[in-house]
Amino acid sequence: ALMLAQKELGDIILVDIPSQTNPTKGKALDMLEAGPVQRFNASITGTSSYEDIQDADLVLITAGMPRKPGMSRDDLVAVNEKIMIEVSQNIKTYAPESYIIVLSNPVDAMTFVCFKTTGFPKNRVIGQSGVLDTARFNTFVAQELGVSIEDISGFVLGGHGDDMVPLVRYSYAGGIPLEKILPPDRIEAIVERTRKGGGEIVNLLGQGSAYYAPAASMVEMAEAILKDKKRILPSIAYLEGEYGYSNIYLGVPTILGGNGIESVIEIPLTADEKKALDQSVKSVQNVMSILETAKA
Ligand SMILES: NC(=O)c1ccc[n+]([C@@H]2O[C@H](COP(=O)([O-])OP(=O)(O)OC[C@H]3O[C@@H](n4cnc5c(N)ncnc54)[C@H](O)[C@@H]3O)[C@@H](O)[C@H]2O)c1
Ligand SMILES: O=C(O)C[C@H](O)C(=O)O
Repeated sequence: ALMLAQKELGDIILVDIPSQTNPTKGKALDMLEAGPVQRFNASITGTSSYEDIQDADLVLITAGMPRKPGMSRDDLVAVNEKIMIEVSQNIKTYAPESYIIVLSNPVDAMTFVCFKTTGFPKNRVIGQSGVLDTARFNTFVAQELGVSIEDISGFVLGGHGDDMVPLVRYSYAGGIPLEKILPPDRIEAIVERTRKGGGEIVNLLGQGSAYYAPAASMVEMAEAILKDKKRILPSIAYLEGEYGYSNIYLGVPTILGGNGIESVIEIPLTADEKKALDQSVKSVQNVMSILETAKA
């Protein structure tokens, strides 16, 4: 929320479940009071009443349990599906024309739950994983090469799990294919670290999960939509035949603009890349098979 306000992307309403004290209102007020110092103009309010989101343009869903060290994101499916259904029903009631970006884990499955529960068109229900996973990949490549992150452009495809598919063949440093400037063993180490990047932070924190980089990733997607930027960004999108998959939400390159996901970009994959993507799809489908929403 603070990052959104700093960029003056709109007026912001934080919604959380009620509690005896008022931490949501407190956080909102604290952020608002940073405005005069940092010179941003944005209204920021906290509430536990969904009526207050009436006719919101964009809703970012971060409600739900984070994992603890030793857990997989998929272990959160049952508890977070219930939360996602409740949140989605309220969005459907109070902000029926909104665009939605889902963050809650396991995010591919939770985006599917939100899509089914709201009944919104697929271009308006979007999940976040690839911007974050790519940011992690880019961080590690820049560190390895000792160069600016500004010149690194990685590419991550697939589900937001440990078998996500960082596509080395489509990754560059200053326009130079990564494979030309890093030895295979260093690239493999970066791919592995990216796949486990969420878990690395969960273990370091001991409680809760990554925070700043996921927020920055949501804000980049929000900005693309609100300003109709037509960015090429990875999103979790509903697939209907693209890449050979259907009835699934999966991380793929998309064009994000004023109409949400305006299109899914299909790129050619080698047999090995497709095999890796198939594996990632299988993992997402395994989680989806547990969903009450998928059974209904
Ligand atoms: N997709 C990603 O890349 C990514 C990145 C980071 C975190 N996450 C996920 O986002 C979720 C939130 O993570 P966090 O670190 O902010 O957790 P957190 O515990 O700090 O915050 C979760 C919030 O959800 C609220 N909540 C619980 N039940 C609710 C309900 N029924 N309605 C509305 N709000 C409710 C809680 O009160 C709490 O404020 C987790 O599932 C986490 O795994 C995903
Ligand atoms: O790893 C997690 O549990 C949180 C999030 O999905 C992340 O990648 O940081």
